[in-house]
Amino acid sequence: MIEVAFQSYPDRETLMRSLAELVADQLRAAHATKETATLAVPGGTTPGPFLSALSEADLPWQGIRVLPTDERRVSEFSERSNHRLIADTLIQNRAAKADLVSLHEPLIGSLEKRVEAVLPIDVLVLGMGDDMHTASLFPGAPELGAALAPGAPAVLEITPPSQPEARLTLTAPVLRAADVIHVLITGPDKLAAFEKARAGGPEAEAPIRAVLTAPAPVTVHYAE
Ligand SMILES: O=C1O[C@H](COP(=O)(O)O)[C@@H](O)[C@H](O)[C@H]1O
Repeated sequence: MIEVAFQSYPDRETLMRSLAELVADQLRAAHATKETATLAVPGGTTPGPFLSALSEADLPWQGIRVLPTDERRVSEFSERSNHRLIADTLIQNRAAKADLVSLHEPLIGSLEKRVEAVLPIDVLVLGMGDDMHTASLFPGAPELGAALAPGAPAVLEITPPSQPEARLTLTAPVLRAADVIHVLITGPDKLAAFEKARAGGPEAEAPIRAVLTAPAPVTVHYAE
């Protein structure tokens, strides 16, 4: 059984607001020592209210780089683009001055350089699917083994058979090297998936395990 901190909230609104306050405090501390900070955030259907709440935080946003944990190979204007979600929710209000790093880049070599330039991640927020994928580390993807390997490049293209389009994902070594890690989940299906992942089994079937076993402090934040 993997031991990680688990924080349960009475409702989703409290979860999103509390996590935004916590992440803002951690970014402030990281920026105070380095005059810059990198925040990585997920896309998908869950984090919108968290990202919107964080956009109001009083932070030196002009020194903060925001990196999507993963992206779909779609136009950055597509409703399926994580970049678009992050731009429409987080890169607003006070956070409009932050630098949003785009993963929309056809050439993987150029993308790798772009991502490496903002590493390591100071504060990492991840989502998780009911299938125990995190970022775009999907069970069943032919490239999963390469993305979980200790020597993986920072970012990889991945083609999960379960998904309609190819993905770009930060790889396990980059995620595991973050200074602090939060996993944001809502609803009983994701809670059951988290319990299954922490109970055991190979990372190939439960890629989130690669993050739950990271050396950094990991907290799972949950509301029904
Ligand atoms: O495909 C993705 O899935 C996960 C979880 O998304 P959700 O819609 O179940 O909240 C997300 O963390 C990831 O960034 C996204 O690309």
